[in-house]
Amino acid sequence: MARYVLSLDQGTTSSRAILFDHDGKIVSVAQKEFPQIYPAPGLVEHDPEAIWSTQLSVAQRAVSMVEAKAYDIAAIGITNQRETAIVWDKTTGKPIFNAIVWQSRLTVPICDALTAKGFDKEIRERTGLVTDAYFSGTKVKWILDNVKGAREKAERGELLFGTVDTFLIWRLTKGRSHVTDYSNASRTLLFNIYTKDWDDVILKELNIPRSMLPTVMPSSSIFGESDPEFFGAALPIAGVAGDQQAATFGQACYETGMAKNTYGTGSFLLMNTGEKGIQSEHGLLTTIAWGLGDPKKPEITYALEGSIFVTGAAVQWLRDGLQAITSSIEVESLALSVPDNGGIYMVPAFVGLGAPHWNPRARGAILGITRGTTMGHIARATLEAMCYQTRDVATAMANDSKVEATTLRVDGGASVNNLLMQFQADVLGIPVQRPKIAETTALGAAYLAGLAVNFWKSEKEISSYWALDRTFEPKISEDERESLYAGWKRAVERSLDWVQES
Ligand SMILES: Nc1ncnc2c1ncn2[C@@H]1O[C@H](COP(=O)(O)OP(=O)(O)O)[C@@H](O)[C@H]1O
Ligand SMILES: O=P(O)(O)OC[C@H](O)CO
Repeated sequence: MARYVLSLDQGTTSSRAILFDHDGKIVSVAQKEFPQIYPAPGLVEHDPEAIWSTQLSVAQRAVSMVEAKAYDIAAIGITNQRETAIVWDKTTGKPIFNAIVWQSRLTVPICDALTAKGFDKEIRERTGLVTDAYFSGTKVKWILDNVKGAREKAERGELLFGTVDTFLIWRLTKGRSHVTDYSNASRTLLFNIYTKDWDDVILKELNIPRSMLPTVMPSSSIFGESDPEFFGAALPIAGVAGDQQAATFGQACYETGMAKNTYGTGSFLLMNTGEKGIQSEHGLLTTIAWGLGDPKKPEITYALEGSIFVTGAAVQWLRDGLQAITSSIEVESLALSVPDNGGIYMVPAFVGLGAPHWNPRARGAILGITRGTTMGHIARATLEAMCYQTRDVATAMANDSKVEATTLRVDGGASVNNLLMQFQADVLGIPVQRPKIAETTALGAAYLAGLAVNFWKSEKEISSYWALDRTFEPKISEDERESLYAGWKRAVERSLDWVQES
């Protein structure tokens, strides 16, 4: 009997692989960072070969660490940084350009042109998304328009597009499966979340041939089998979801109104809105959380999402850019070296601002500096900014959904930071609940895969594995909370539209 599910978590800064046992407990973890490519200010790319090689090597390491054999593994689940676009040659399997990362501002001019002609409304109604360079569609258009010979090849059916899940599955199956799931498709800007199909009106507007696009499948289903070369025998790839949706699944947010926030490179607050895709009037996205059941008639669960582009990445900047710390974990003690923020606000709009502002020309700002300012204050302001940005999207979510959250479930790499979690509770004014397993993204993909192969039976069974590590209760007064937040709002105002050229 198989004992484990292998989850591959391909994130923005690192590739991770985790083996989970039947109780949803971690058996082994392997992780590797890979290089970020910054060709110009505001642009972010990855080498798809680095994505593939790090992901494969950590997967093999996680398996060999506990001497697991292929027959010990019931299925593979895949979860991934979303929106990042890869285009490759169908015959050679070689990408024709770097992966254009979700954070990249490369296609701001394309988005401006779409908005100028009023096409943003079509996009909103069909995809639930805003016309922002964040999403894959304009990145694919840019590649076809700018890489020599790409458009002709695409029109001859010789090129394939995929988000990172699709690329990994294509490589794992040695080109036998060109597929994605509903949650990833819903982030491309090319997918109609209501008809549940690629949208011909948008494809025509962006001039993207349908033949490049993967087949869309339920998030918990058999996407293909990994080639025996990789793990000693073929393994079913049985669960796929974008990382934020996978985390929502891993946090067992199965009821309408349940929400989670993940603190990684960016932060993403998602609320399950059930069978209804609620159109946001406050700068959030309507997206697909997951599609389950019969591939011909999938049951779609929708979500409202607040996408914050930079949270943990600002801590990385303290580490790599300012060299104020040598590892991310040190940010907490540095921030604790001062009693409060000393009047400092840091707006980490390094690649513009996402929800709810959608201001691609905003740039980072540190305000309130005096002669008394220390690196401790800047560290504190960096952590606080994660929490204020979360409050911005939580407020928008309450306004859209008419549901006032009573608690917030949290996860992600930075959620280990107790100071951060306490301030989050303080600034939201509600308790923050951190589960025992912070790796809920990988866990969610494992659950989706395990459900497809009957390793787990039901969402109810999975919910029973959710266990609380710690609750952070709000400790500051309403007056203090509102006065701190008012300062944040003034700081954000000053960062907007900083870049004047496109
Ligand atoms: N103790 C910490 N306090 C604050 N931020 C942290 C801490 N540990 C890690 N981080 C940040 O969390 C991010 C890594 O989280 P992770 O969930 O692995 O992200 P991703 O999936 O986006 O690669 C990094 O940006 C890192 O700077
Ligand atoms: O890689 P992460 O965890 O920062 O997640 C990135 C998101 O999927 C972008 O939408």
